[in-house]
Amino acid sequence: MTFSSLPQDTQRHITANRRADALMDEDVAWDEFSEDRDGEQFEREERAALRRVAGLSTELEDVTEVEYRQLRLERVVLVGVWTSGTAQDAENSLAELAALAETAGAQVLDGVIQRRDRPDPATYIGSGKAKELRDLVVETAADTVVCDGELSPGQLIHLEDVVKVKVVDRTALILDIFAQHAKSREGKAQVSLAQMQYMLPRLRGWGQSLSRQMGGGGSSGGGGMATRGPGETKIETDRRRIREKMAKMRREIAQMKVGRDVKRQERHRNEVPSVAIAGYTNAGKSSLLNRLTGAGVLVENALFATLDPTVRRAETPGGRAYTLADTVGFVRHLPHHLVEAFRSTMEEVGDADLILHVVDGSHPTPEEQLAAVREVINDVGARDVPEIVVINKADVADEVTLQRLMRAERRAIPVSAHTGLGIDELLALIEDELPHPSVELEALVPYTEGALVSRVHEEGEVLAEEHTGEGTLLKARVHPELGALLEPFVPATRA
Ligand SMILES: Nc1nc2c(ncn2[C@@H]2O[C@H](COP(=O)(O)OP(=O)(O)OP(=O)(O)O)[C@@H](O)[C@H]2O)c(=O)[nH]1
Ligand SMILES: [Mg+2]
Repeated sequence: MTFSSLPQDTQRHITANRRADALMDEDVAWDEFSEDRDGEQFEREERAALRRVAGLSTELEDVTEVEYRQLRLERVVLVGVWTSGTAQDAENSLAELAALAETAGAQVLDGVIQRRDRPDPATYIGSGKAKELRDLVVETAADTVVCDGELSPGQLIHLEDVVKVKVVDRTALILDIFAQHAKSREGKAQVSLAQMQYMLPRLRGWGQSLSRQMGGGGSSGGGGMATRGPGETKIETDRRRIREKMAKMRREIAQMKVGRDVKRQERHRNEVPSVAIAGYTNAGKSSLLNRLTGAGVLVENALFATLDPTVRRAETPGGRAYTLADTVGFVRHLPHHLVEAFRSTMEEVGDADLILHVVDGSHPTPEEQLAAVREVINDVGARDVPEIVVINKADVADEVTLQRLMRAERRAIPVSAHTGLGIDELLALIEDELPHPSVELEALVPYTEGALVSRVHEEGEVLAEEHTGEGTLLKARVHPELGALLEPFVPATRA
């Protein structure tokens, strides 16, 4: 089928998609990496497919969830308010919003930016512009407007009154994506909690707009007085139920956290150093994890493909074991309660011995992404963790940008998770930066204790090794626990 033979709507959709794709470079050599598409890929597809099923699933537990789900986006028009920075900044921000909207499963039909000193307190873009936006909504047959910012409940209501379709903001969009992608029980619970927190003050606005839509054509404005009383009561009931549910959820999350802490402490006790991969969404964190460990983590040209922390074992070229954790991507203006909710992943970063801060070298503004991520890293108290800046996608990045980043960053390395460029150097750099075990010793380990020798290789650093008549002569750095096990084999008269 040729492009021009498509229905006009589809054409427009494709054009809009192309615009949105500009943000995320095309996955040109996808086939080469098709081995990366493991079971998880299908799972994701299945999850995506489920979203398309119309009607309400039986897993919905109460009316508040139903209301939230009815916000599912379909055909959207984007609107941004440009208050500072260059026109290019404003466009980048909207392109990112388009990518977010598509990640949430929406078709982006069009996008507009409004230049203002500050957002209009009543309607976000001002009432005149809101009317123009209404025309655009009618013309494109959009069913949702997505605003590039966090709107007050009042702004949402007022803007909805003018454009007469659902209005959602960036925060709601990100929450929606998180809800679709979270997989672990804890991740799901945290997203639900954040959604409810967001929903609570906005419940009334949403309730109103939904009942207006459900009231059928032409009846807007009618029935308001008559339904207000019972409506208020219902909202009060909903609010109470949401608060109760939130309290229950917080308790559950606290319990799950205990389990996770135990696991982490175990890793600490074994003194396996931990490396956390952090970075802006779509920078290539999961691709890097796959490249470094051969782990089959979902890689996708979509924002927030990863929402649950994945921890993998890895080894330095010298054979030392460490853990490598993939983390959720950061995004500018990450809703604050999501930063809170996602502390589980962030804690992984705060606790790490080393952060691999991945940045997309082919992005128009990698410096901004670095800054945005560092803000969050500081937020979770990981300021003092050593950091290696991994400038990814060097295969498609331009040389000038790479040079600029290399000059600006103290410890940076260009790599390509796709081609493997720079990966060996990165592995060596990781080995250098990992903390060294505290006990240095020499031991003569009898051949009957082969398992102990293996542990030294895996958990410590072997400085020298010699096979003698009596056993393996090792010079190594190990953690105290392993040091104690080796104690009997340390020749007493040495040194
Ligand atoms: N050209 C090029 N593309 C890459 C490279 N690394 C990753 N990509 C692409 O960038 C996109 C995002 O990769 P992911 O590994 O999913 O990124 P992520 O940082 O884990 O993203 P989220 O989990 O969504 O935050 C995918 O389309 C990858 O194929 C690279 O070195 N070169
Ligand atoms: Mg990922």
